Amino acid sequence: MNLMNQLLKGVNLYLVGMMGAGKTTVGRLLAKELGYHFFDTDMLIEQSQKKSINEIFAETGEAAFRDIETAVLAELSSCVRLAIATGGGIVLQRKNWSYLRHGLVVWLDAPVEVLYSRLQNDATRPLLRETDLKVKLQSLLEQRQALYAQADLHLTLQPGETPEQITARVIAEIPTVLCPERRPVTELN
Ligand SMILES: Nc1ncnc2c1ncn2[C@@H]1O[C@H](COP(=O)(O)OP(=O)(O)OP(=O)(O)O)[C@@H](O)[C@H]1O
Ligand SMILES: O=C(O)C1=C[C@@H](O)[C@@H](O)[C@H](O)C1
Ligand SMILES: [Mg+2]
Repeated sequence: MNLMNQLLKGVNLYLVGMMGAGKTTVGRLLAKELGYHFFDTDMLIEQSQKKSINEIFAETGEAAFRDIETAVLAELSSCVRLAIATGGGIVLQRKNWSYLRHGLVVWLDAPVEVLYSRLQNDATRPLLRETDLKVKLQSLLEQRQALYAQADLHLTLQPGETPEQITARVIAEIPTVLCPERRPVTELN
């Protein structure tokens, strides 16, 4: 067992952030690096419902989607040694935080310009079916920023930073939130 695994003790990693931030891409790499299993809440929802996220939104609405998302998160949280890419809206439900808090929450914070360039030709995200994609992304980020900021780790992504570099940065920053001696004294009791 390497040092990082000894430190993590099987604690799950939850990646949060806006659509297109790279949660799925980086989550897979993190799992590989740490010898963890990778799961993606969006993919599990699609598999369990046998429908695409677009179909779930269209047929049952966003509220029903959010309930399924919470149920999937609850199941995952009962396991260990997982790297989990969450849906962009997972932070919206207060209840979800009781599950996210079982693990370490990492916010991948990419600039709106970067999100825009990645998502402009993507039709799989129902909340982005707006005429002005950049304005929609900006407004979603403004609504959610304070919630994403509740993460244990905040990574401000640089344009051009590769998934491998981001993964290495997440791993390098894990000790800053897991080692008691690195936490401010006020948090120790
Ligand atoms: N660091 C990166 N550099 C370049 N392209 C990236 C990077 N990270 C992700 N991508 C690309 O951006 C797109 C979106 O990435 P990804 O699906 O991982 O985002 P996500 O955060 O999981 O989005 P969602 O919340 O919608 O599931 C993909 O096409 C992916 O290949
Ligand atoms: O940001 C959001 O609210 C969403 C992000 C995606 O990952 C999916 O979970 C779905 O399209 C909703
Ligand atoms: Mg994803």
